[in-house]
Amino acid sequence: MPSLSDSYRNHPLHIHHKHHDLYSLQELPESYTWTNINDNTFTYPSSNNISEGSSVNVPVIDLNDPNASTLIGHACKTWGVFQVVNHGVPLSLLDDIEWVGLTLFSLPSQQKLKAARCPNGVSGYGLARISSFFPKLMWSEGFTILGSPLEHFRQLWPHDYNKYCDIVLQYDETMKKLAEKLMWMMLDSLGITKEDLKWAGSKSQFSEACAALQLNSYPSCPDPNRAMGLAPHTDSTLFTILYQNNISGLQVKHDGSDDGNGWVTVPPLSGGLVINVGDLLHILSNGLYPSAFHRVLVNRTRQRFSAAYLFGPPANVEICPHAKLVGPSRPPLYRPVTWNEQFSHTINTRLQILFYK
Ligand SMILES: C=C1C[C@]23C[C@@]1(O)CC[C@H]2[C@@]12CCC[C@@](C)(C(=O)O1)[C@H]2[C@@H]3C(=O)O
Ligand SMILES: O=C(O)CCC(=O)C(=O)O
Ligand SMILES: [Fe+2]
Repeated sequence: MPSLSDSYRNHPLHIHHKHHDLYSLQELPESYTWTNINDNTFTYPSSNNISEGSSVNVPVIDLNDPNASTLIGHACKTWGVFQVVNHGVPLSLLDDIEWVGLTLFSLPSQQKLKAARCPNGVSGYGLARISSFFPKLMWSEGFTILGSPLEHFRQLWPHDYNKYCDIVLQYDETMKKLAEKLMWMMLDSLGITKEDLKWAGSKSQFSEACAALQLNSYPSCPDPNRAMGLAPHTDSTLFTILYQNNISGLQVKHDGSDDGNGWVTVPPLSGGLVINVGDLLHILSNGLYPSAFHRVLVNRTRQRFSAAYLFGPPANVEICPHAKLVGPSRPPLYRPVTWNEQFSHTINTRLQILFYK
């Protein structure tokens, strides 16, 4: 059965550039300068974590609310993104994963490069996978974990890799449980039941589901108005569960935004987790739940950190508009696609899902 890793073997990422230590640069190199950033398609979050003053806010949903499923459905339909509180993930675990990430990214470059992702691999240290679709580099570094982080962590911390591995494994396990709960709430809000979704498995526990953990670091930047932390994109997932530290920077495109350019900041919420609808849920819902088009901006003084749990179906299962959401007045808008295919698509092709359907 082909896996996510097999897919990358077929779609290697070749980016030839000099590795820069972003933490020591005093000036923005040309290769990181996004020239048209100052037109009115961009705004910048303040470095002090204050909300951007938009009158439209990303919904915040209490998972203990008896109406949570309906509220989630509404948020998915109107935003494609929402935050959850009372999600049951211990705050200490969020602190722990942040500690792993910050410790990892603060290692010397040479050490980090020992765990570099290979061109046809998924796991390891390096640039975001989407980098190859953009002419300029992003002001961030990432570490992707698919399966066990053991081999890479052994390279990074030869003597005490175990304590870092344990935290990652516990984080994965906890996120998987939350993902399963959210998945059923989202499907419930679409009128889809456990019996309606074959690939979820006989116990409907998503035992075959795939997930990757992406740790992201956005160092403080000498010229934030001309840099891009993570370029606008959608996630290829069913959905993503994102922990962000208390530094703002994440923005989502939203029609109702009143800042003149369509971007709304997703403000860090103590103990909150951000849920982004991904392309596969967009397809499965036959366009009812749009995937969140998002980006990350950076700031001059503070390092930002995030951990994205990217949740999807088994990599080679075909996802198509669900039969219950298709009818004479609502034809299927998308052809069947596997997760493997979807994340191999170029950003422009992915955007067709959003804008050119
Ligand atoms: C499972 C995956 C989704 C992802 C590609 C990956 O293999 C692991 C990294 C993920 C990530 C995180 C940052 C943004 C993103 C677009 C990227 O470049 O790498 C996503 C990918 C995705 O959603 O397709
Ligand atoms: O850092 C963030 O807030 C967003 C990260 C992200 O979009 C991703 O990892 O896919
Ligand atoms: Fe993303």
